[in-house]
Amino acid sequence: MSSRRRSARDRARRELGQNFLVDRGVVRRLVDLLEPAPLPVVELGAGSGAITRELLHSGRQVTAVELDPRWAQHLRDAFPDLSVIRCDMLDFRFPTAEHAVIGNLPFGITTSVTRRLLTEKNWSEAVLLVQWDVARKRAEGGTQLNAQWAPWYEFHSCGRVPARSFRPRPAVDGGILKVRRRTRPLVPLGEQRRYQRFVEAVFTGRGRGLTEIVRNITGHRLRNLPALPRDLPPEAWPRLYTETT
Ligand SMILES: C[S@@+](CC[C@H](N)C(=O)[O-])C[C@H]1O[C@@H](n2cnc3c(N)ncnc32)[C@H](O)[C@@H]1O
Repeated sequence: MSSRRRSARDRARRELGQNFLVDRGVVRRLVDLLEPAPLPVVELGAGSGAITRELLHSGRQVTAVELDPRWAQHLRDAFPDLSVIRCDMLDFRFPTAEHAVIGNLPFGITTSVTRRLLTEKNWSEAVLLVQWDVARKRAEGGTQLNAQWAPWYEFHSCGRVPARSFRPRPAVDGGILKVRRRTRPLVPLGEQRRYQRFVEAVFTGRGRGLTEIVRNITGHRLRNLPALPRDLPPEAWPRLYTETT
């Protein structure tokens, strides 16, 4: 390969977070985390097709989303029956029928992709390979984002993926994050905006600790609240909202 082509490829690798999975055990773990129900699957950032191949072997109907034209063409050539959409996953129009989502995400855009996914209505579960710190933080709760989405989603960390499982090797380990849509929302969908504004107001509100913030915002004096907003478990936020609004 000429040095010019090599440097274009290196630049794409960096800019598009192209850290490909080379550990088949991790690939199988990701696919096994999807429910066995044969829902169609959208794979975000299919790249060289390591996960795609396993998904197709398991008999699933797959739509592969890939921005890099070279890898999109590679996917079309390698899997003639695969539906390949070459576009930015942040602009992808998700199917209107129920589906699952999977992806070894480019680490640089995991937060934007997660935020985008959470606003989509038709997927029931998402298995995402992200930075280990992100997977851990999402699963532990304690952030405004977790609290704002807790009525509709559950977040689970499904283990760490060592940096040696990727080529090229990223600077940090990966982690598997599974997000499941709740079948019974803890707050009606019609109140989503109001609920999320309430959570934001509490996280950014004035006061010495959660009890005082809640009193300042709602007028309610609640006992037994933890010290700070970040200490309130995700599932307790809908209760706090219901009790005070
Ligand atoms: C971490 S790699 C994963 C590749 C493959 N799925 C695997 O596990 O080996 C991320 C993939 O997402 C693609 N990608 C990066 N940014 C993207 C974007 N905004 N939209 C769609 N695909 C993107 C990259 O080209 C790359 O193929």
